[in-house]
Formats: sequence, C-alpha cells, structure tokens
Amino acid sequence: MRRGFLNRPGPFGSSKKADDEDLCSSMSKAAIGEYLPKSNSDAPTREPTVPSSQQKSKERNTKPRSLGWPIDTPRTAAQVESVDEFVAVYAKAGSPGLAIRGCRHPDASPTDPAFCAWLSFSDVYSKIPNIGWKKLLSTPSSVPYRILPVNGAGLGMVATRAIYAGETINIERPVFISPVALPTYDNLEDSLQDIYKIAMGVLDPRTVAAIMSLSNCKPVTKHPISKLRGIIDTNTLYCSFPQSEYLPHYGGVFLDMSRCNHSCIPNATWDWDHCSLSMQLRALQPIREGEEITLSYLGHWQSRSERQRELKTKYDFTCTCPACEPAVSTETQTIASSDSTTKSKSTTPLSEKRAAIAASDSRRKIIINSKILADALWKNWATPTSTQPSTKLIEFHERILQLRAEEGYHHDSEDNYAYLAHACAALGDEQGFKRWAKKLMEWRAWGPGQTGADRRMTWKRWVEDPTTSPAWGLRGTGTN
Ligand SMILES: C[S@@+](CC[C@H](N)C(=O)[O-])C[C@H]1O[C@@H](n2cnc3c(N)ncnc32)[C@H](O)[C@@H]1O
Repeated sequence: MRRGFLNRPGPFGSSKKADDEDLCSSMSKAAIGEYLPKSNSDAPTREPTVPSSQQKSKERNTKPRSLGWPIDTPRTAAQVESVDEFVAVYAKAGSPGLAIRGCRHPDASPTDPAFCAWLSFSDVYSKIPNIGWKKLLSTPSSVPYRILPVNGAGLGMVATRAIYAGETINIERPVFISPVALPTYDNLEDSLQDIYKIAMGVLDPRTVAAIMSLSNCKPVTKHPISKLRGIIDTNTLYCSFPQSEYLPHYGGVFLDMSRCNHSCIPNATWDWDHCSLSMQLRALQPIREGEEITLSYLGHWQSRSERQRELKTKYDFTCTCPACEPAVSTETQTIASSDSTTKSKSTTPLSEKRAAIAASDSRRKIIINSKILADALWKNWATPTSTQPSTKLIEFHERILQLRAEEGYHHDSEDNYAYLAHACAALGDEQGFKRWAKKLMEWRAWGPGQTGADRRMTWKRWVEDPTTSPAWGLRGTGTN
C-alpha cells in the first residue's frame, strides 16, 4: 500500500481559526504596527532572575491569568496541508485503522438504519462509546427557512421569516462523516469504493437518495463512486473531534445545511458540537424574510482575488457577493455612459469598483493582522509597568470593530468585545466591563452543548462581580 492523502479542505473543510492563522503569516503587519512597542524601552520591565518574596507576591498578582473564552480557548491541531504532513501526524497517532460506525438513537436496534454513517479513525472511535446518540432536543420549534432555487446558485436556504442576529436557525446532525484526510491505496477511487459502499449501506435508502441529490461541483467519471465522492467534496462542513490529539479533523455532509450557498459577507455561521454530534447554524446578522441564508466557505479575510481563486478551484463558481462585486453609484454610471468628455475626467464605474475592492482588501488585511497582534498587544499593555497609554488597547479594538462594520460584519466580533471588556477590567472600570461583557453575551456566540453553557456561565459570573474577572486591576488602577 502506498500511503497517499485524500484531503478535503473547504468550509466545508478546514478549521476557521487555522485558516485565519495561515493567512496572517503571509501578510504585512505594518498597518497596525503603531500599536506595538517600538523599542526595548517600550517593553515591560523584565523580572529579576531570583525574585524576592515581595516581588514574588507582585508577580503572582500580575501573572497573566487566562482570559477565558473567546480569547483563550484550546486550539485544535493544525490542519495538515501535504502528504508528508499527513503521513507524520498519522504515524504519531499510531497509524489508526478506519472504522465505519452507524450512529443510531438509543432505542434503535442494531439492524435499524442509522441516521449517520461515520467513517472514523479508531483513535476517535475507541474514545466515544457506541451507546446511541440521544435525540436532538434543542432544535428550534419551527425551522425559519426553506430550501429553494436561488438565482444562479442552484438551490439555497431562504429565510421564511425575519431572523435576529445571534439566533439559532437550525441544529442538525450530519448524515455522513469522514476524516478530511485518509490514507489511500494507489488508486484513490478503488480504495474508497468498498468503504463508501458499506457506509451507505448503514443508512436508510431515502437518506442515501437525499445525499445523492446534493450538488456536485466535481467532474463525474465512469468510476462507480465518482459522483458520491464529488458530492462529499462539495458539501462537507468542518467538524472536529478533540478526542484525537493528532487527527481531529473531520467533515460532515448535511441534508439542509449543505444547501447553504457562499457569501464573502455571510449572514450565518456554524458551530459544531462533537458531544451531541450536531451542527448549529446561527445568524451573524439580522436576516429578512425571503433573504438567502449564506455561509462563508473560506477563512473570512482573504483578498478578493484570493477568494475568487479558492472558490473557483474548490467549488467551481465565481462569487458575485457585494464584497466581490461592489455596487457602483448610479450617478457615476450615468455620467460615464452619457457624456464621454466628462467620463475621462470623472470616476468611472470601473475605477469606482476597483477603489471599493482595494479598500475592502485593505480593511480585511488589517482585520486579519489584528487577530495575531491582539495577544501581543494585550500582554504588553495589561501590566502595571506598561508604558502604553491606558486608552491604547481600547482604541485598537474599537478601530477593528469599525473596520469590521465597514466590511458588513456588525455583530460577530466576540474577540474584540472580550478584549474591550478585559481592558475595562484591567483599568478597574466596572461599568465599562459590564457594557462590553453584556454585548458579548447578547451576541450568543458561546456555541452549543456543555462547552457553550460553561462559557456563558463564566461570563455571567464575571458580570455579576467584575472584580472576579481575570484582568481586574491589571493596569494597577483597580482594587487589586
Ligand atoms: C455546498 S453546495 C451549496 C448548495 C447548492 N447550491 C445546491 O444546489 O445544493 C456548493 C455549491 O453551490 C454553488 N454555490 C454556492 N455558493 C454560490 C454562490 N455564491 N454563487 C454561485 N454558486 C454558488 C456552487 O455550485 C457550489 O459548488
């Protein structure tokens, strides 16, 4: 057997945070460099090698404490990008075998059709007991959407009533789960044929028919599994199983959520809950009745040309969302088409469009860079010895909130809200802390399941008594 590599990247494929980080490394940090220390004299004073007991006590008080969710959350292992990387992580995981599990409810018999066929590495499989998956209890009482034809994009998910920002639109289980990368034989399709046949065999034939009716953007060959493979590649949403240290990356196919089309300014996002094996679809913006519900298939902040390239390669379409095709003003269009002399002097629709795209690319670059710089800035600012002005951190995150809003992202700024709340706490500003923390909690981004409930409870406790929050008084002006 040659150890090969089947990788299914995409939204639909890769960890959102990992995507963001990859992008960061290739971009200039100049745009927000002004917020970072310019020289050593700006840096916090270093602790002596052998601290006195007084210094030790000061160190205890100033030692960085975890800021909790959404800033300090465990990261999943990095996505593998090449055959060599996959071979290495696969070996580290102990070269686990593949297992096919039919996921059933506890009251189903082992011969009943499964609601999901789960192709899993044995390292995950052995850690999750096959005792049956409880019925999903928390699905919204009436789903606020229908799957309908959408102009130029096949079928899509369309809102049947107004949906508020942060609202859970749907909670759904996948019908098929598979690792995003697999060891393969020389011929990929031959090696997958038996596996896919067994996997489809554990499902109800109606579920298999529904899977086979999903969209396929890949070429279909004569091979019996070519179409199914294309459907899986087109429709998987990223799911992770942190039970595996090295191979946590999986993709799930969903009968409804996989119908969501892409926008570079999406109005919805998804959160995976590995404990209940379910995906939550959540509104990022208020959505009007009749409006299409969209997801981003990409890490959010690439430039337009990078986005277009990736969408064409992976999903075979050209994006025409407002970020990719910004509207030009009718006034300029009229001038351009009716008066050729004025045209040469005024802004043409094309130059206006180019300028709008360049402005959007530049905002996105600053936003993505701010994500990596935020941690360094916090560490530099949130200490009594910092020489940074007390307003610096607040200005930084308020500026990012403004840029995000200009890009059409008005609500989903949980990291910025959290940093702003912690900055107020560091300055001993109780009201400021409560204001930003409440904004974070109103936004309801804590995610599904027990993890989400724990995150919410932590912030609720901090809001009740901001002096218990981790950053309280770190700038030395609070009660600490
Ligand atoms: C995951 S499916 C989405 C549902 C699909 N439209 C359907 O009919 O089932 C991804 C495919 O939908 C289409 N698609 C998604 N977003 C699109 C967009 N913004 N514009 C045009 N086509 C899009 C592309 O064909 C893409 O390969």
